[in-house]
Amino acid sequence: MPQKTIGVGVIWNEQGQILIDRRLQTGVLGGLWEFPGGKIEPGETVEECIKREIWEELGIEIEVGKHLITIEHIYTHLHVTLIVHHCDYVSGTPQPLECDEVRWVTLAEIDEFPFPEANAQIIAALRQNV
Ligand SMILES: Nc1nc2c([nH]c(=O)n2[C@H]2C[C@H](O)[C@@H](COP(=O)(O)OP(=O)(O)OP(=O)(O)O)O2)c(=O)[nH]1
Ligand SMILES: [Mg+2]
Repeated sequence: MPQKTIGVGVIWNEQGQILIDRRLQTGVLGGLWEFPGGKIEPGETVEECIKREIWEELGIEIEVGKHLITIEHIYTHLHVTLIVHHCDYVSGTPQPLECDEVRWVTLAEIDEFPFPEANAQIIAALRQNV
């Protein structure tokens, strides 16, 4: 089974909201919501990966902060390692450059959005730490 290591950002704004994006309908886990991020490239730190992915996917500047949690999850087709960091929004308007939709949501609202299975642990960690 293939394995992917993914840098993931939980991006906070000054109103205490978190940025989530909706994956394209086509492909794996299509139409589900996620925290922005992507595959760590060779020679890159996780912080560099998260900053780059968020610029590429959403066109915004962020500052990567402290580590929240690392999750190992096995889907039917894939083993993923999600390395999740808190991030602070800095500038720019989030644009759905590589996804269907982007939204700022509160932690109280987040259960209304369907996420991949692995994200339950991220959301639980957020609830414990905030
Ligand atoms: N970015 C992100 N990925 C997540 C989350 N939850 C979760 O299970 N994943 C999984 C889905 C994907 O298999 C993988 C993210 O990889 P990716 O965005 O680089 O790749 P992808 O599947 O969209 O496709 P590709 O770029 O390899 O073609 O991690 C999440 O909250 N954010
Ligand atoms: Mg991605």
